[in-house]
Amino acid sequence: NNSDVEEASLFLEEYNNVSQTTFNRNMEAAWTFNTNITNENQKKMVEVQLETDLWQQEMANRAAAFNTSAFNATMQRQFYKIKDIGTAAMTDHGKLQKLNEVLSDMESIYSTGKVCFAENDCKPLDPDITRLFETSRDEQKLRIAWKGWRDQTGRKMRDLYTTFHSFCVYPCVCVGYADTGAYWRSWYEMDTFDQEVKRLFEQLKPLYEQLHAFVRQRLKKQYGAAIFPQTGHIPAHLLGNMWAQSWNSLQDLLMPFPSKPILDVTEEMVKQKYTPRKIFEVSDDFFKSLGMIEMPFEFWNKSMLERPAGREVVCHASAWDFYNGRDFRVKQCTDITMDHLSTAHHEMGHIEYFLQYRNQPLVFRDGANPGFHEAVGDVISLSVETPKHLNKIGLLPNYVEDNETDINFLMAMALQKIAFLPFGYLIDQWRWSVFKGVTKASDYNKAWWNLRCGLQGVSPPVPRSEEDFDPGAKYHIPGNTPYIRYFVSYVLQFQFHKALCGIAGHNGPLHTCDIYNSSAAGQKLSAMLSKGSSQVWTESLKELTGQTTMSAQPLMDYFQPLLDYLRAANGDEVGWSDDCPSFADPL
Ligand SMILES: O=C(CCC(O)(O)[C@H](Cc1ccccc1)NC(=O)c1ccccc1)N[C@@H](Cc1c[nH]c2ccccc12)C(=O)O
Ligand SMILES: [Zn+2]
Repeated sequence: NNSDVEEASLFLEEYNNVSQTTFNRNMEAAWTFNTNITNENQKKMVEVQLETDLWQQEMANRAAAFNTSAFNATMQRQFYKIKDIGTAAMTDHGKLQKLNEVLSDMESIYSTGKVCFAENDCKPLDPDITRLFETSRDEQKLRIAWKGWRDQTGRKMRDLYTTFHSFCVYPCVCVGYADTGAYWRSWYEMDTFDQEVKRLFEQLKPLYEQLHAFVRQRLKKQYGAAIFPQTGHIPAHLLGNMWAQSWNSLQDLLMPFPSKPILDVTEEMVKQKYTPRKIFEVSDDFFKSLGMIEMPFEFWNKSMLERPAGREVVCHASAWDFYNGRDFRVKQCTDITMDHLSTAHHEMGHIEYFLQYRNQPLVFRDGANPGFHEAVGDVISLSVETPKHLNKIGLLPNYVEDNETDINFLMAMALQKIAFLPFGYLIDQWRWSVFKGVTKASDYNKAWWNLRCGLQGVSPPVPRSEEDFDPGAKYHIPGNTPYIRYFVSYVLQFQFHKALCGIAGHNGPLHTCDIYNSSAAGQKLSAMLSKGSSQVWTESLKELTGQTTMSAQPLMDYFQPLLDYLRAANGDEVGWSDDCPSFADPL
């Protein structure tokens, strides 16, 4: 086979040119479906996806003809990535078409799902049901919505997921990997990755248990102990979020010092007549203050920043690279809430990464690892959400810095970040076991609730059975989007924040740091982001933080003052038993 460097360079040049138009076309077809769900747009997207997969197969085969052993590291890495195409490697085109159809069917069911409270009173997740979970304290209404959403989504896609599942187990269609989970974990380029995340989760569990105990005790006061199981679990519909994944909308119930100003600025945003566009301009302004790249004209022109009237769309937020170096978009059904301000920063972080690595060869236009891509926007939010910064941008007018507000702030951040950790960890524990063939279709829901009860300490508010498919009620399962990346991001973002705060010259506790206007921090972050996936992520981490491994220490240091407060407040009422209450065994 061919070891000619000259010819290899020509091949890479051709790949780089043709892939930009091929991937651009694929993204346009996906965008058309995502922003207007119709059968015609779905069919067109599946068709273009198949053509793209087959083109990738052809390029992978041509790349395989080269003997890269004498090539330099960068060329070797490019050839590796051109050949590593996952499910696109399926040679059975009929099966490949079927796979893409099943995935788009599940995405449609999820995105058009509505909860019906009465015959002609059906509401979509965004914004109606999301607002209900954020604002209602009526546990009956929450229970109906919790069950209704799962009846309208997960329950309806169980057979589709079973079909999808058949493509993911051994012999995996992702050439070279035991199963789809093994392929997904390979993106972290370390064969101890699953032990690494398990170690980090165990290290962080005590923080979560303390927060869980504090919240449980407060919710018992709010709703009465009678609806809480003896096992110590918290009924999942009471935590202010459809999936109990972040609890920050419960702030008003949970502030240690309620006399101080509330740190959820949703009300102030509404009062100041914030618009979706204004929300994204706040985020763009922060990146500009760091001397980073501002949103190009096309971003403002082509993004979908709010839910359009009169058609079905995929409302779950996402950021889009159209692979031509200038067309980058966000799709978000933006509501005027603090949570959406945070989500907008998250999506903008993806766009900033696209902008920083847009001159890389196409195969390197990716995060150093998937967790890096999820962390960029959240790092900015760690500065934006400080009371000091919210006061600076006029969203927290009557703010006075004192240590009661400090603890209130740390509680608000813990309800967003600490609460998330078991959820961010457990989704792919479930999925990896499904892809390995350990969890069979007949046990999907039992395995899901074992993890939800065991790791997250939450229980279903109504009995569950194998007629249900509760994993399908969370976007990333029908969307087939890996999830461990968010757990990795929640650890990395505090490592990044600590490093950037040091570069910005911050003194004092980490949780009061705001890197706004620090061009030094912006330069350091830009330099790392511009590398894309051209080098192994440990190198990128080292360039930014000096460390070469993920470490939970910065996160734990950040929350240390709150942990002391929680330990004092909780006493020994901490934890829950492993058995799942009210799980109805198959009838
Ligand atoms: O799912 C998301 C945001 C969606 C996304 O930006 O991560 C999106 C997911 C997605 C991936 C693939 C296809 C469709 C949607 N990811 C991207 O848009 C994306 C784009 C390029 C590279 C990597 C990711 N957030 C998570 C949790 C979360 C993490 N950080 C947050 C900050 C604020 C609010 C929520 C979160 C969730 O809602 O459960
Ligand atoms: Zn993301």
